[in-house]
Amino acid sequence: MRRCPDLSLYLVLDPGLCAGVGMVETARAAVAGGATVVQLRDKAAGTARMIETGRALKAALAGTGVVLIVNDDVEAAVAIGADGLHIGQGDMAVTEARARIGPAMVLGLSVETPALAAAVDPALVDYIGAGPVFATPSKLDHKAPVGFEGLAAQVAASPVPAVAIGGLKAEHVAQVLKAGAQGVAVVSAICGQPDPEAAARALRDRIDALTV
Ligand SMILES: Cc1ncc(COP(=O)(O)OP(=O)(O)O)c(N)n1
Ligand SMILES: Cc1nc(C(=O)O)sc1CCOP(=O)(O)O
Ligand SMILES: [Mg+2]
Repeated sequence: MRRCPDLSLYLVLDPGLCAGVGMVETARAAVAGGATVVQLRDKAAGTARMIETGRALKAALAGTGVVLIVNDDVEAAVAIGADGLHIGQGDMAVTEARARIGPAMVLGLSVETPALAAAVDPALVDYIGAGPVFATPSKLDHKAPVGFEGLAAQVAASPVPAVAIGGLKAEHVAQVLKAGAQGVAVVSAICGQPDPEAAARALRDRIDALTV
């Protein structure tokens, strides 16, 4: 049976922002600081490079309990033996994604409106990435920002748990959780920070103060 992972602190890796430290070391640091999910997102990589990086990430995360999700590339996700795949509305049909990854892997789907959230099939999809809450330079083609009210509407409409994304920093954790999301997904709040472990811990501490 599939299970939704602990979405509370969801790191989305960006190779450009992680350039100084590297994606694997950034993931290690984020996990030490309390990340619960790591997503490999490299929009410029082909499948071979995704597999190479994904295998290194899988080795780094082994034994930590932290879940490895692969963005977009279903072939890489399966080859890596990742815990899951994340797709957006334009990437591929959820029916096809589920058929390709099988029943055991986690499937995440991006939604940008309450109507898209309401249309999610919980038999196929395990969680939604809800947003974007704010505009962000980390995804140049993001949809219109929805703010915390829009986030709450997406969460309320969804039959599966949500992780919020888009311009989120530690000071936004309380409003994200108040909107009903199970966690925060971040790129630049961790990737490229001078101390990624401390950056992750700052998020973790706010989450724990509100949920533990
Ligand atoms: C957790 C999470 N939420 C949303 C996204 C965005 O996915 P998508 O809309 O497919 O855009 P790209 O990331 O592929 O550019 C995500 N990756 N993760
Ligand atoms: C990968 C991604 N997806 C988004 C969406 O709205 O679906 S926003 C985004 C990037 C989020 O980066 P940061 O935490 O640096 O703002
Ligand atoms: Mg995508």
